[in-house]
Amino acid sequence: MEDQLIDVHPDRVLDLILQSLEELLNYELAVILKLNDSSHLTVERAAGPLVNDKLKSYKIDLLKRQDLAQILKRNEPHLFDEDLEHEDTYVNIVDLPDSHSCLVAPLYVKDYLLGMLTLDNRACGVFSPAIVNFVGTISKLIAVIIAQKDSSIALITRNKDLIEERNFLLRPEESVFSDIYGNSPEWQRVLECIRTVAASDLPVLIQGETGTGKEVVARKIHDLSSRSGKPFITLNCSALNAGLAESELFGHEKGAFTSAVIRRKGRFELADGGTLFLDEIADLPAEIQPKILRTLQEGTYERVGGEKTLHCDVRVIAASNKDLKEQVEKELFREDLYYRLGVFPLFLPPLRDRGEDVIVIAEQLLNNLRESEAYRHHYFSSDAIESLLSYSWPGNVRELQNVIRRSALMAADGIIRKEHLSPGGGKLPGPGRKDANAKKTQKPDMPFVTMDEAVKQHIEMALKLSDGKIYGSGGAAELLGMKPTTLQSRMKKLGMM
Ligand SMILES: Nc1ncnc2c1ncn2[C@@H]1O[C@H](COP(=O)(O)OP(=O)(O)OP(=O)(O)O)[C@@H](O)[C@H]1O
Repeated sequence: MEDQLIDVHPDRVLDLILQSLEELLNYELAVILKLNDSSHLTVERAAGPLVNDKLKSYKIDLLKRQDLAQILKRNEPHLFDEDLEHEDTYVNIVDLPDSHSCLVAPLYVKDYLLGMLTLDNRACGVFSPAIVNFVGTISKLIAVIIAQKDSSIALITRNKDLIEERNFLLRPEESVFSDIYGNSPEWQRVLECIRTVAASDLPVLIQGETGTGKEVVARKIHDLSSRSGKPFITLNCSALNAGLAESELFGHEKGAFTSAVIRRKGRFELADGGTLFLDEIADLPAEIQPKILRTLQEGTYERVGGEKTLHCDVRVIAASNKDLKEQVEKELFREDLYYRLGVFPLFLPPLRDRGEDVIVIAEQLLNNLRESEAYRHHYFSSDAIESLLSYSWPGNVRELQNVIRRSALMAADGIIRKEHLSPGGGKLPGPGRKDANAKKTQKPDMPFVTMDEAVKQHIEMALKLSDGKIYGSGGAAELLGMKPTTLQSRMKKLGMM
């Protein structure tokens, strides 16, 4: 059916029209040319004894053929005067004598120029002025068929895209979400939102505590969207000053600043056609916020040190572990940008509110480790399960991942017990256990330290344990279950750097 529409139907009709014209008008060469952009004509169909192979790939540049461009502007057929010298349409392509019969008709549908019909005969006086009107009528018919062919090709392409999109969205559920674990109703709601928003092109604002899976969810939205074949580019907005943020986002021209020795593309340019994930958006320097707003609204930007306005087609997904609304109320974040980014807000629940998901995820993570021979028969003891359930998981899934990897390593006999869940033995690391008394108000018998002070002390402890190392295995970030960049920005805020 598709082949019939593209290859047979409209082209066949065009060929039939040219055949009938040959009988009526006695041409030796009839060519239908199509306007492909505003200035180039290419051969669509050709008929008659003078047709040759060179014609098939013949292209006319109207900027160089102003004589033809003028004729096409007039929207009426033009019969060349054989006695007047003119440049032939097919010069060096078809062997035609200097004086011959030549008729050109523009192909218009309403005010849109779609192409041109040419009729030639090596003899003079073959086309009488009387047939010019007739050719004018026929050329209207040819133009309509060309327009129909274009729209049926567009329709078929769109149809193919829709079928591919539908098949992609209807992939079996397990394969779509097989790498993000959790069965709780809270998590199922998140998956439902991912499915819904992936089908649109709306900006998404993902909020949730550190390690709840904001980046994984952003990637999933991209993978399930129609942009999945295009890049997914990330930028962590924390620990970036205004200058660096601008250059990272929009790129810079060579020489824009001292270290700009070459031109560099920014994240918006790299993400063109795809998705840009802006992590820790709350930390985006205030000076850059209006620039991002403009790019989101208009799809345009300039490289640092550049004057040319560039265009981009980028879906932005932003994430924050701070309450962005609260940042707006404190005037730390622009309200207009907040509304622009948060068209579709998505809140990720902390692990402690996801019930038995802790166990589902822990089992799944251990199952992944079982692929290696060393862990093939590892399992959790019942006191370990209890411990996992009662802990409050401030570092969420990332912290759980680290705990499982560490405890599997420590459980030499394959049984992961409660004491393996922390490197020091006994309790799980980090603040807070989730037990029945946790909510009871107790009067402190010592002066209470502020939250910032407690966090600072906790980071100091991690730095001590890791010999001051932040990045990599055994580093403070790993111990705390945070990304190193997040830890650094937190330390900066607490005046520790
Ligand atoms: N539901 C989940 N299933 C499996 N793995 C998960 C899930 N959620 C998070 N993870 C894993 O936990 C780790 C942390 O996830 P991610 O980086 O997406 O969190 P985040 O919320 O962006 O963290 P941050 O706020 O620190 O940037 C990653 O290794 C990720 O693969």
